[in-house]
Amino acid sequence: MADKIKDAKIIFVVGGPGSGKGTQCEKVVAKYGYTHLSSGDLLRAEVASGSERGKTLQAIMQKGELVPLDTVLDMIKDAMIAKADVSKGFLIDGYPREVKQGEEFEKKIGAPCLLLYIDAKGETMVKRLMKRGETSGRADDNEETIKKRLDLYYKATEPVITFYTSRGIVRKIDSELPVDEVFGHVAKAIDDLK
Ligand SMILES: Nc1nc2c(ncn2[C@@H]2O[C@H](COP(=O)(O)OP(=O)(O)OP(=O)(O)O)[C@@H](O)[C@H]2O)c(=O)[nH]1
Ligand SMILES: Nc1ccn([C@@H]2O[C@H](COP(=O)(O)OP(=O)(O)O)[C@@H](O)[C@H]2O)c(=O)n1
Ligand SMILES: [Mg+2]
Repeated sequence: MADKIKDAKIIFVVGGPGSGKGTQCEKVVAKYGYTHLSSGDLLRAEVASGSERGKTLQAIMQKGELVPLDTVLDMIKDAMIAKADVSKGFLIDGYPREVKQGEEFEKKIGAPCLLLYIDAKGETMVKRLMKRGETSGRADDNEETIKKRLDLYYKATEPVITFYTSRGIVRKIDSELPVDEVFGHVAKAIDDLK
């Protein structure tokens, strides 16, 4: 496994709930052909399958809390293995959520070459999520859960950015701009890898 994905680029995409991680990842896939793995989407797929594990996950996600580290990491790892032969690079969206998640990822899979820090103001994120909630059908796109996700982001996930900043791989992207301008900065960060 470690061998198989040794040469693939690994990019962490980190930012608050509703900051625009998924939106930017979609555009990266279109331009660069990278493999997009959203940890939230993987978890939601497990919930949708109706499995026992999915039921446990649903309760946690509904509350805006973090699911156990091993659960998410195993899902990401399986998804990476499945694509290892064809992938030029991996966008790991919504992970790590806490420093420990990053450390375990590196032990079991490998080191990221870049962390895209998608940055928007708290009030912007809440506004976007309330709007998305009108149509997303996501059980966690409601005012109460959004607030909890945001609190947890500031408490647990921002330290992740500090941690990788000290390693010199963080590119902070202003996500208050229109989507295409934000993407211009994202693309620049990726082009600078080469
Ligand atoms: N104006 C503006 N809206 C954006 C931008 N990026 C995303 N949005 C909107 O904000 C909402 C959230 O964007 P997502 O890409 O789903 O955000 P996310 O970071 O993946 O959010 P989670 O899945 O909750 O982690 C969507 O409804 C987007 O249309 C942006 O750069 N500018
Ligand atoms: N690495 C992860 C990713 C998501 N999750 C859970 O899945 C939910 C949705 O994640 P997401 O990345 O789609 O959305 P945001 O919370 O970033 O808006 C989170 O609120 C957590 O409950 C997690 O526990 N660990
Ligand atoms: Mg998302």
